[in-house]
Amino acid sequence: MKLGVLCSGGDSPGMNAAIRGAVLRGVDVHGFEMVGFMDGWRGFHEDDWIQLDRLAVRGLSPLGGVILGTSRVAPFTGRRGDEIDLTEFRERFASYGLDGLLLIGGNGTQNVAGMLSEAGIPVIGLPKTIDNDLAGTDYTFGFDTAVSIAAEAIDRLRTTGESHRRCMVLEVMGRDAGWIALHAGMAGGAQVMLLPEYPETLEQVCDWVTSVRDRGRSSLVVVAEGFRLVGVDRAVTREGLDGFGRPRLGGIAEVLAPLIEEVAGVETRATVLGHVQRGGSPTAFDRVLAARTGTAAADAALNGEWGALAALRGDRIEMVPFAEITDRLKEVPEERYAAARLNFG
Ligand SMILES: Nc1ncnc2c1ncn2[C@@H]1O[C@H](COP(=O)(O)OP(=O)(O)OP(=O)(O)O)[C@@H](O)[C@H]1O
Ligand SMILES: O=P(O)(O)OC[C@H]1O[C@](O)(CO)[C@@H](O)[C@@H]1O
Ligand SMILES: [Mg+2]
Repeated sequence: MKLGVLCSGGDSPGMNAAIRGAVLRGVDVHGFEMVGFMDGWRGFHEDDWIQLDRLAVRGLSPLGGVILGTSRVAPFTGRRGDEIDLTEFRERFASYGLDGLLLIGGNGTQNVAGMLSEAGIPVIGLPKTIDNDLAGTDYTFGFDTAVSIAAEAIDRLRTTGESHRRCMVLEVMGRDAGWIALHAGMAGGAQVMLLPEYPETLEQVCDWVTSVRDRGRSSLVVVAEGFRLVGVDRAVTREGLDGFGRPRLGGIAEVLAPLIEEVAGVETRATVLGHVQRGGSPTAFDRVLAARTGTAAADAALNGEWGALAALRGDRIEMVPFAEITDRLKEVPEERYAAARLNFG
């Protein structure tokens, strides 16, 4: 069996460990041939790939980023719902002599995996993303690392914030889901966590900040990049588009900070954590999750279990059909937000 591996979307700590897991099981145990396409679909389109064997994955487990590179280059022209012409795609797939593809990616990538699978191309998905917004799996690898980095940022902002009696606003990533903000906020004891799924009014946010000030403390507000105040219909974006042509999210902390300062009367500073939360070595949890995912994906290929995501369900990696996850975003459930909100302020 010959398998192609590629990564798509933003990078996520643990991608190297996943590739290593898949190769150690696929090549060393099952005797597959495996190749890795460079920079996602770019390498697939341009015949740019490397052989994946034991030597190629040596020492990869603790390494951040991903040796193959990743990108938001499209696999074919058109989006889900359009009439897609896969002639060129099929020709390429055949020219490499592939029996199947392992696609390492988030919700966008797994939507593509579902489309390919519906068209009869053998695909297995490996769920990565710091956003943790992929339906069908309990956690995606990279999320735990991002949360740890954001929680450390909160700890550090808190000491300088307390020294100056300031309100500190930390913006974290997550796109349209508030998982990083919620978990980092809980870990760091933030007084306010603002999530894309649950808009709040400026008055409410300022009430929380003043109640913290009134009991002699300084507020730590963690805000997800996709958060909107009540009545605002679009998240704050930066200039330029991402590789898929979408507006780049970011900047809400810089919008909120002066508003909080003005309305609550508390000196406020904004910090945007940015790509730091995607960089560096994965946590042990992410390394183990990624390695187990890679191993399960190689086993699934051996067993012909195509068209499915190697998902974490409880403590097991299970194959979940793409049809169950396509076009579904895993948002923070209302009860999780409501439980945290009870202690805001
Ligand atoms: N609905 C879609 N139709 C066709 N192609 C898509 C679709 N969604 C995503 N893609 C392709 O898959 C790529 C990866 O998707 P996306 O950029 O959303 O990242 P992701 O896999 O969700 O990972 P992450 O969110 O961690 O960055 C896109 O850049 C685009 O080329
Ligand atoms: O790498 P880029 O294009 O700046 O993308 C940033 C986006 O990617 C993610 O890190 C992962 O989807 C989001 O949290 C963020 O909005
Ligand atoms: Mg995504």
